[in-house]
Amino acid sequence: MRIDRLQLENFRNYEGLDLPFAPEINVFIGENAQGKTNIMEALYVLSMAKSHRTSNDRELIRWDAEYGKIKGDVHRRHGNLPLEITLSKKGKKARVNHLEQNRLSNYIGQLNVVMFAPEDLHLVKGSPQVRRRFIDMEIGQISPVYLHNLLTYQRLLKQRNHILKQNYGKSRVDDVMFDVYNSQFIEAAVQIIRKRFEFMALLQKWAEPIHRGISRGLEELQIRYLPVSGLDPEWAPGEMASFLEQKLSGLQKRELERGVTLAGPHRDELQFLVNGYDVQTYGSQGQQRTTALSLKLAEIELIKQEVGEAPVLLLDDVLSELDDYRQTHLLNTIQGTVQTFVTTTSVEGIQHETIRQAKLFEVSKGTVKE
Ligand SMILES: Nc1ncnc2c1ncn2[C@@H]1O[C@H](COP(=O)(O)OP(=O)(O)OP(=O)(O)O)[C@@H](O)[C@H]1O
Repeated sequence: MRIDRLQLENFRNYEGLDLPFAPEINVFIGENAQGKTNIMEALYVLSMAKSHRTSNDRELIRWDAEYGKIKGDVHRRHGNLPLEITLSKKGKKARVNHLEQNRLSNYIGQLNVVMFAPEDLHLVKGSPQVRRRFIDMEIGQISPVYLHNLLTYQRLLKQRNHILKQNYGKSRVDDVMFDVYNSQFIEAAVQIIRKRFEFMALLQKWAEPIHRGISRGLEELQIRYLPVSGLDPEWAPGEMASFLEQKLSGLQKRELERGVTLAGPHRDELQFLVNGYDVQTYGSQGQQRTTALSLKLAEIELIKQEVGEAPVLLLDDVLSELDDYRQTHLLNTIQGTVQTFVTTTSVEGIQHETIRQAKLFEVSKGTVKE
């Protein structure tokens, strides 16, 4: 798939913008704080209906404007697909083929993007929250059902926590609604955990040979998904549910002391092992970078496989962060097969022929010149 054209209205520092893109590589060059990342963010929002760097949609609307709009002409194998996101103080609207979608989970997945930004280099070393967000965003774009389950889970988690707080100081929860929420919570949790196991196994399948290639055959990458400890991926849904129920019942006293739910997918972890050692603890900076790069390249392959078309790749300020060897590996992999958007302050540090053949855009103070 590819994006042929992007139009922005009152998005971040763009009052108006209309850009035709090349089907292969598009490079945005400019000084700091001119609006390069804002374009990548607009492409990301067009795909995921939310930003990769803020959960507050209002920040996306140009200062002093009432609303902001992103329109994209997306080309998929079966034809053209106009997408549109409108952001306003009242909320956001998403349109596919000019038709408003009543659920965002129906919108997400029309355009698949893989974003690689400097913060992804912290995927290995950063907080568990960063890794959970990674899992959710990536599964979400290929599975609307997962997104739907995730929203249900988050709502039930809030309700469950609310009751725990109301019963603070007691030894058992004294509220009939708690049992209702609790069993729905467990059901949603099991669905999420099962999908995460399935996705991580696929990601591992793609990432392992890619990582071996980037490390010149020296490193073997393993990805481990760690849900509630003791839970076995081979169990049937019913077994997982009884296990979680027991676990939560054992934790209830502590949950009541703290007013929060202490087990479930909101506390899951991901672990990366290189040659059997935890990269987070023992990996060098280079190994952590290679791991992050392998994961991103694996995502491209996984989406190709699951969706049947290559996603669009967004490389925000990240090429110059990679050494020549990793740059070349990345650019060789995508060459001619994946439409790619790159931002950089200068093309000097980028060695590859692919970049030299790209369509170049100069970004300065919220204007873009081809
Ligand atoms: N809602 C908004 N309305 C108007 N301007 C905004 C808004 N949000 C951010 N900006 C402006 O956008 C600019 C930042 O743009 P962006 O993050 O795209 O920078 P960049 O070109 O990627 O720079 P860097 O190379 O430093 O990452 C800043 O000047 C900021 O003031």
